[in-house]
Amino acid sequence: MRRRFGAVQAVAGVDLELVPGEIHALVGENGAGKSTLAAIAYGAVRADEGSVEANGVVGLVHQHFKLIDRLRVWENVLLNREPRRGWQIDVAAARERVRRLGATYGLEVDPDAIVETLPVGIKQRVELLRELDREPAVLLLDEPTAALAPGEIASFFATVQGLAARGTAILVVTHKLAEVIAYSQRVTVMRAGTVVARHLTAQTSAEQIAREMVGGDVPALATRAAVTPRPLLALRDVSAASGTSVLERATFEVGAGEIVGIAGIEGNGQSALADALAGVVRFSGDAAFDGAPLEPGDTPAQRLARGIRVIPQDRRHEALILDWSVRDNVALGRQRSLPLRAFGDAAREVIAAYDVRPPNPDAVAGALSGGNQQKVVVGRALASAPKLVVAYQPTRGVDVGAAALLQSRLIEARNAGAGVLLISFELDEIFACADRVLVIAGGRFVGAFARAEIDRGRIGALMAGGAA
Ligand SMILES: Nc1ncnc2c1ncn2[C@@H]1O[C@H](COP(=O)(O)OP(=O)(O)OP(=O)(O)O)[C@@H](O)[C@H]1O
Repeated sequence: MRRRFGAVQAVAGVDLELVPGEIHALVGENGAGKSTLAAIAYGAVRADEGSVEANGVVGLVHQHFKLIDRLRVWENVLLNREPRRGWQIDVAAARERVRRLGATYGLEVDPDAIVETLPVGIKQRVELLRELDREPAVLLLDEPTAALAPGEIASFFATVQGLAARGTAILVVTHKLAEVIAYSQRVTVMRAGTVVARHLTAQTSAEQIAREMVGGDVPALATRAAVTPRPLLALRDVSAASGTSVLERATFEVGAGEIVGIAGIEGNGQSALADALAGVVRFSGDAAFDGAPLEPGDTPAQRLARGIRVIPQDRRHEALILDWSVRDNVALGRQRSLPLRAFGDAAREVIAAYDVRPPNPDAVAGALSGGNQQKVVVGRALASAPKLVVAYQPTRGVDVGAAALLQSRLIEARNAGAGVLLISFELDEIFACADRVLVIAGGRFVGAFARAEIDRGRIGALMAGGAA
């Protein structure tokens, strides 16, 4: 199989065989060609050379959901396949079909719910149900757990294992090597459009796969310099709401020269916190930053001007303008202070420091692979000597090597005297980077741990709503 996009040979001669009843993991660096290969197998992208043979329908659950937010669950699941009575859609039969499908696969969802009101984990069930209604013989899952909480991941894979047990051939594209080891039978490793290794999962390890993906050792994290934090950000009884996310009476500080990790399960007030600091929503309560009050009604531009940089959690909707070039996206937010002729150099610096591929400032951001888009977003935030960095899931969808690079850059920003608020759903990321860990649950801060006192068990229990 081969496919080229302009100068980029995304897939360069790949053979892949999926077996009924087996979960096959496809791993590789950002931009290795995994999503392109899945899209070719599904029929959404045409191969330049090669062919696809399948013993039945092929289903694909996309990395970025393809749901129509304003429609109901049953309308999304059955779109274009609605049961009819004469010309009319038989709504009762449609509801019943979706309910039965959910019960069969352990994916219960209210068929009448409007999709945009649903949390991410449930939206993904809807995506999966839509594919399952077509009774696929082959099911392709592109980074299916990137947005799921730890509990949701286990139940998601229980469903997938059930499908495999019924004889479906399954491909999981993922960056989470622990999931590869726990749930797959076979693993294929891609690099730069080609297959570099194939294994029976039982005969390999996460460390070996990581080395094969990166083509060498995974880089070690930057060393933390001994820094005595100076006061930078202080919140006192700060409350805010953003959409369904609610933060209640947060009181904490972030010093210049420290990384404060916020540990919590998605949906526990993190979005309200990030948006309040970004100036996207107002807050109530008291906040001081860099020797002066932080006004609750500041605009994002005013926060930027004071040295606050945000790495938003959703790169496609909140961080990048997808049909603009990498160069213009890197300049975004600095367009008034940076002369037009300096845009190219600023972009080239980010591309070099963050290993953005392809290394082309004129590339359209939307055509970069997900992980490379994320490098641009993090690179932009750290490029202009920030005082405070609000990093919300900074390595979501990023390969192990690139994740280490981005985490190292955050640590270097801290060493250089920036304050970093690291909001992440990945405890390993928080433990690797943070000087202090605060636990958030139900919109409230429920625990605080110095780096030396980090206790995974207690933090996990607090995140789940347990007592300290
Ligand atoms: N529509 C497109 N136009 C131009 N280039 C593209 C297009 N789709 C993919 N590419 C390029 O093809 C290469 C492979 O991309 P692909 O999305 O398949 O990688 P991936 O392995 O899935 O990466 P990630 O893990 O970051 O999602 C990348 O260099 C990407 O920039």
